[in-house]
Amino acid sequence: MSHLLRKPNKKEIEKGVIVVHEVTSENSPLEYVGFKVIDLDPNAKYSELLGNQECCIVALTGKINVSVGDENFENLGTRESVFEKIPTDSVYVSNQRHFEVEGVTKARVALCYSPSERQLPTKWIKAENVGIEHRGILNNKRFVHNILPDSDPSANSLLVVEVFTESGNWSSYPPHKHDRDNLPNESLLEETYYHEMDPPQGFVFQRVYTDDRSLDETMTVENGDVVIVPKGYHPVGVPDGYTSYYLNVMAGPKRIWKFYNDPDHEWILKR
Ligand SMILES: O=C[C@H](O)[C@@H](O)[C@H](O)CC(=O)O
Repeated sequence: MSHLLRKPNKKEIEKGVIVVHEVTSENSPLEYVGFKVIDLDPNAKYSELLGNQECCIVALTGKINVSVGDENFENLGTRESVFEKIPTDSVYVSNQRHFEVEGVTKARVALCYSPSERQLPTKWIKAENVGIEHRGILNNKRFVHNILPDSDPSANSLLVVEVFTESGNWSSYPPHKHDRDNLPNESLLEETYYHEMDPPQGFVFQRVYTDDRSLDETMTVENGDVVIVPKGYHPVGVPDGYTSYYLNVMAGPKRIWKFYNDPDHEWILKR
């Protein structure tokens, strides 16, 4: 199995709190991006004191209460399944802050981390304020919920989006990369993908590769898997009959999303 592919690895860290994924700089090639998925039973609580990291708490499914210091945000979350295809609530938490997430219902929560030195205000990113963006034509159509895009100045380095790709379409396509700190042409952003499939027995193909093919991994990605993208192009293909969801976390030295298309495939955009 590719070293970039992570299958769910459930660990109950206390009653009703299950860590499904944990990607850190210690257990991955990533230096900027960290990522966790946790499942919470009703009334179960997960808490954390952030060091020099910021975190975007995404209510993937179910409802949660979030408290950050003396600020409380209750009944966050808008959907029982990501495939309701509606935006959800998130909370931005800055460095050196303590947060707690409590399950109101059974809930799945994504914790998206990146470096943060300048403490910023805690922010409830309300579902109704999440921008929706339709991209692509022909079999390259997908739509995006911009949870924490680079146009939102609320974070120091963190970028968070979720992407829906329908049956028989491709996304993160034509293949693009953002692995060089070379603005204005390209920015350096590491990335993680948290994937879900509908129906759940489905899979997608994701390739992660570099120009010199020193990295060239093609993965069969299943429901609940995480793919780590330290560098390189990273297209996703969705088989007929299935719908793909993925949550992207990106971060690097500059909080700008400027990607570079693979020249061999850029013609796709000119059809
Ligand atoms: O770099 C960002 C990720 O590849 C996805 O968020 C991608 O941009 C989604 C898409 O537009 O296909």
